[in-house]
Amino acid sequence: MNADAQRGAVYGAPPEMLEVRDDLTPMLSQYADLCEEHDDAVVLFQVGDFYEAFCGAAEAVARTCEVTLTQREDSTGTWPMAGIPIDNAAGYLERLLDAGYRVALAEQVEDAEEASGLVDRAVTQLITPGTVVDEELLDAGRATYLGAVARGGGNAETRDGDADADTYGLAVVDVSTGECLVTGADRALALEELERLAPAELVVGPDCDLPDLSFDPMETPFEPGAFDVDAARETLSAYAPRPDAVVESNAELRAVGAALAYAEYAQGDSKLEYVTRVTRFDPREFLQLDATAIRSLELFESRSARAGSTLFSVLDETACALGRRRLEAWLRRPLVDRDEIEARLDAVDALCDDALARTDLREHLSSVYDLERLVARVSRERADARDLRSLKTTLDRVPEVREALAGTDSDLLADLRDSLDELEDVRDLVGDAVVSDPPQEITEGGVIADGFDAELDDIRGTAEAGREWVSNLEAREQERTGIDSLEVGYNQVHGYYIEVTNPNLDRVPDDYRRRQTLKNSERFYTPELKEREDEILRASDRADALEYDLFCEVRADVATESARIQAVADALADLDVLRTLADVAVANDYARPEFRAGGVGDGGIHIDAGRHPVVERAQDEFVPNPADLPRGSVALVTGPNMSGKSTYMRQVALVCVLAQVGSFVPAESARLPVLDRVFTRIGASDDIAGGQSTFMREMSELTEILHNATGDSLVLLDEVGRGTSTADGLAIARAATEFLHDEVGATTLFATHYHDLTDAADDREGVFNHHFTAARRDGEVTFLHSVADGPSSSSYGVEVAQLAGVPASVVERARDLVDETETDAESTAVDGVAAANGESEAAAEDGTLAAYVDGLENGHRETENPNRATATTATAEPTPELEAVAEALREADLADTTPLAALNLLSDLKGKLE
Ligand SMILES: Nc1ncnc2c1ncn2[C@@H]1O[C@H](COP(=O)(O)OP(=O)(O)OP(=O)(O)O)[C@@H](O)[C@H]1O
Repeated sequence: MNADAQRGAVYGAPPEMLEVRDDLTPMLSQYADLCEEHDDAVVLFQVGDFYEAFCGAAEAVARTCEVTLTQREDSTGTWPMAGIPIDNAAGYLERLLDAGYRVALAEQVEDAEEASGLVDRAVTQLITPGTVVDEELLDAGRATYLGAVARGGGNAETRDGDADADTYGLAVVDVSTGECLVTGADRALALEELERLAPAELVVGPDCDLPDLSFDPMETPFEPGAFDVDAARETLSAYAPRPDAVVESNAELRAVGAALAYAEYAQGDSKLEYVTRVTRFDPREFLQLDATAIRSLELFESRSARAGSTLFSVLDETACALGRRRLEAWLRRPLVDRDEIEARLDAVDALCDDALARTDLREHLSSVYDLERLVARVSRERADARDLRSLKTTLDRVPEVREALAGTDSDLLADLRDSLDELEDVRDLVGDAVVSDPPQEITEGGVIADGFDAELDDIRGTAEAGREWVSNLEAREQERTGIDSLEVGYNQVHGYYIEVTNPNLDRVPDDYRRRQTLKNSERFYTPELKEREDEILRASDRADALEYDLFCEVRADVATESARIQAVADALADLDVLRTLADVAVANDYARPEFRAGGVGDGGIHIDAGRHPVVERAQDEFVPNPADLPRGSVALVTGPNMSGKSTYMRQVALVCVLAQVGSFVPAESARLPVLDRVFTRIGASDDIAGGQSTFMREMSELTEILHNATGDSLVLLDEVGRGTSTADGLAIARAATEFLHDEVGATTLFATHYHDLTDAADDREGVFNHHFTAARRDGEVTFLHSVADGPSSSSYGVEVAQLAGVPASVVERARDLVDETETDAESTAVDGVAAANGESEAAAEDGTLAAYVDGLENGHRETENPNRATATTATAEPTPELEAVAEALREADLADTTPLAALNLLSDLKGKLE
């Protein structure tokens, strides 16, 4: 919430008004009352064509919306005032929302002309980030959720009240479409789900203690009573006849009850008729992708130089808003049920094979309106005549969509086709009732078609006859008076008149009554003309009123079919996504992934010639790479900077995610297991807001993974341990690798610059090395971007620095330093390893990695005095044994020697000396 609002400077009745409350004008007094009643929002108060705010709120509105701050003066004082025009309020409202304000629209609920005295006003709508319904304020491609989080426990007739005290419930409502979801889990999982659904606004129940979230919802204080189990059950019962059958815990009941109660409050305390279904789901029914994974895999937001390119943007070939929102939902929640995945894949496959069906579907779906939001508007009595025609236009497409699917061969497509109710009754009703091109206003007539209502036709007939009589009047009067220039006309102020120019005034008959004098003529009426005019006006007024009533009736009739229309919207959304996935698969040469019960063979991930779906689109050439990861294996990926490690790891994960969405994948072929979760710990993510150091953040993400990964999970680790000293980092990386392999059994890809880590492959069968290659020619590096077996031998860091444009002198110096370090390392390795030998052995006995690394470190420390080493070697007489040792050392390729091999070598050498 906005800080000003929190300080109370903007919300609530202005204190300066309250001081003179009894003297305020009736209108300002009404304003102050409404502000008091709605002290959680900026009250925008309709005065004619404007929404006005006063005092502190006026200053906030003027500043935020960049409108002029004016003043209203009356006997009680001078009040700061700022207004926004009602006709284009959307843009201003958006600014207020963006600035963190909540807005209450206090509208005139009485016709100003009919009001005796002060016009009655009431707050008709609360506009907050999670409850907006205005098309202009909504993102067509994203669901806008209002969320509620609650904790279990408390009273319950059907459950043990305390048993679920640690369960968290989470519910979201999309007030613009009527979608309502509820779920429950332990705290960690519920929070993860909250991050995944990322509601724009959140009401939080008592006793819930939420950590900092990775997104930024508006947190709204709401009556704690709404979270009460009985109150929540009462609220839910209006939407589900057996509320306890919908939810599985008190926490869920509390959450969904409070979410619906708040949504009702925001919509002027009325039931949301268009919430026809409350859907409960278990987070474990979907592939779990937490906020970190969604972010680092760049599903929806790009964090790299390829600005704007995300998996969603690559896939988004949807033809309508329904499809766009559904695609997003599918990507956020890939499936884990193999049959469901296969059903989607079958459907995509069938559409891939049927180009004609795809083209037809795209064409028909592109003229489909946003049915979900339309229905919600119909239900909220906000739909105008054009909305109803849009509904009809959309329903007109339904038979064509069914037709396009007729030849396709897939169970899911057949089911969707069957669920496409053509809704002929609704279509005919709207078609018969509403003219094909109605005006925007529904109160000024011209909306209802002829022939729909006999009474209306009758009234219209009367008005028409009157108009006809008037239109013949001119000729009749010309003949009667002999004045050829006589004209009959009409204007808004005076109504019908007969106009006679001044020279002919002497021929005007006696029954003409003067109506208006102009410069060159006089205007008259006759009693009969007046009578006809009244008749026409009465008929038109009656017709307008009747039309409005008829329109409201039709709209209400349509609203009763909300659930059927929503079912059609649902099917159209699925079809648009399946069609999109097929289009993308064909256009980008994707292949159908294979799943087999329990995985294929070893149950691992096997991808031939896989590609990164986003990177491949951003550049001219992309080198495909295979992945062969048996279930539970750990692949250590080494290679120079920029060689493609991160891209590779992400592409493996994206292939798996896409496959579980039901999409084809960017690869020649893929045989995959059904994963339960994808974890990512990629890059050093900053968490300045969370107040954690980079390393701390990295470690908490690692903890999360080590605790929660299972044998069915895919884990991506990139550079774990980089945020601390090399020795600690390496130790942590190695220990984590061993734990993932030995204890968790998660399939893991671990990109690292710690070349020493690659030794982990030596003593564990399921750990193996991959590396990315680069070619070095004349000091220049070319990345081949292709993965190969085994560890990498060089890091090419200096060359990458050169590529990045680091000044030549710095590059040169760095190269010298590397050479020096390598030479030192070689000599130190000889002495140091000998010195450390005893301790390393002790470490090996101790069996811990940390002890091993400590041993090595101590070895290095003891050899820090170069003089001692030099002195020892300088005074030694070369004996044949020493010669042999020296020769063996000279031949040893240290760059390609693992610690184990080095120990073996040492032991050999020691043997020789002894
Ligand atoms: N398979 C590929 N084919 C073609 N280009 C690729 C491929 N993989 C990566 N690239 C290109 O190389 C760039 C660097 O890749 P990436 O970030 O994956 O390297 P990295 O090895 O993870 O680097 P670092 O160790 O510095 O994080 C990418 O932005 C992309 O443009």
